Amino acid sequence: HIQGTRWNKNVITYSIGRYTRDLPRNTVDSLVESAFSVWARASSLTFVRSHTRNADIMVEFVTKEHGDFYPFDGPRGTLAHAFGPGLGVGGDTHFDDDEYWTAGGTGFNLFVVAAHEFGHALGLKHSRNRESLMYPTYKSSSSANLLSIEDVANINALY
Ligand SMILES: COc1ccc(S(=O)(=O)[C@H](CC(=O)O)C(F)F)cc1
Ligand SMILES: [Zn+2]
Ligand SMILES: [Zn+2]
Repeated sequence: HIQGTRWNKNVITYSIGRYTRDLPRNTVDSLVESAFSVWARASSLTFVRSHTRNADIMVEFVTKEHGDFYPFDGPRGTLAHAFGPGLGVGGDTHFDDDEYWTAGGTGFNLFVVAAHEFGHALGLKHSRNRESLMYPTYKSSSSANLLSIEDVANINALY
């Protein structure tokens, strides 16, 4: 993905476009807000929701071919992807709506996946530490210990 290094501001806007039918909209709204607040609490960043399409980070649920060069692959496999910081598509975060998204229980935990993807949208790469949120593979880690010390160090090294 186009990897910018970092946003050149501390107040970053996001907007939610197409939703999933797996969860009520206000549940998606609050899980997305919580996933951003994970990074806000660990850094000097602030996230503000906008309702226009010219927000920094566009958050959408899409399937298969969806207008960028990274079509999704149906159930399982790739769960989501995010572009690194930058104008236009920069920061945009897409969730594969061929997955089953949950707030807990069976399916993929939207809060955990979103927190990981927003790490990429802020400019973070993967970590080799399996305790890290930015470890490359999904596990429905409890929200309590979501960010590792390494994640906090990395976001503060960048902003
Ligand atoms: C813990 O959060 C995630 C782990 C793994 C993924 S992923 O399996 O979709 C991954 C995409 C990514 O690392 O963002 C894969 F390369 F497609 C997404 C979120
Ligand atoms: Zn995409
Ligand atoms: Zn990742």
